[in-house]
Amino acid sequence: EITKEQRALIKAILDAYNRHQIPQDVTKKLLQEQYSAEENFLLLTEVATSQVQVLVEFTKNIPGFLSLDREDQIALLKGSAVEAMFLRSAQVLSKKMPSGYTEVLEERIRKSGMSEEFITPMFNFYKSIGELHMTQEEQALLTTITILTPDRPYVKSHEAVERLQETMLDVLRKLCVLQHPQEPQYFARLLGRLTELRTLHHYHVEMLTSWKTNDHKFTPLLCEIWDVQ
Ligand SMILES: CC(C)c1onc(-c2c(Cl)cccc2Cl)c1COc1ccc(-c2ccc3c(C(=O)O)c[nH]c3c2)cc1
Repeated sequence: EITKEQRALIKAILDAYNRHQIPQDVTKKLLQEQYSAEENFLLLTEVATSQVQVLVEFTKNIPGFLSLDREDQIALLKGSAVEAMFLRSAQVLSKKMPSGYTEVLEERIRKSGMSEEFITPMFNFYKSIGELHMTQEEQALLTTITILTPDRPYVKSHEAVERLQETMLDVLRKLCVLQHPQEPQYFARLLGRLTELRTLHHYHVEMLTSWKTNDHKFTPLLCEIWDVQ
């Protein structure tokens, strides 16, 4: 059964997840500007930078996160940013929006100068997330669990992070049983997406390198969080 504390935890995480969004003017630009590989890359860079800022604010609201060692907080953010953004963009792309925003975002990602070998696994992932029809709580908790992955590079207090992640995994497991009673494997399927995220993370490192070789510029925030340049 979900305890009172666990309900409070779900509420805190869901509120934080919904409170921090990319500003309208950033997402609107994505709809207005013309198409070209350069323009698409620039717009995606702007959206990614804005999304990182949103992610930092969300992470600060994860109960227990701020009591972790300061350097570990940075290590967790750097280690999980790409995966959290894959999850977030997946959730956006699986929503059909009246403005045709989803199609535009997908088109700009497809035509942003990344090689075909990354496009296929990326959009397979987007499809597999869409098929899960996750609730808002599940999306927020899965993102939280991704952020609280103890085995990121340079994390010192592994156990402290593991304890926090286990608390969130326990809540998510109970929530899946409650919200998908006819699908006993649903929780396992969600965790399977986390494994797929790790693979995409490795692809992403190569994507950055190929963009760099083609002299694409990133923002200072992205350079810092992704150790680029
Ligand atoms: C530097 C650039 C070129 C880059 O490098 N790798 C990736 C990249 C790619 Cl191409 C795919 C996956 C992950 C990453 Cl980091 C990207 C672009 O990353 C993003 C990040 C985040 C969104 C994103 C999030 C939320 C929302 C949203 C809402 O919440 O309402 C509405 N519109 C959204 C858009 C899109 C693209």
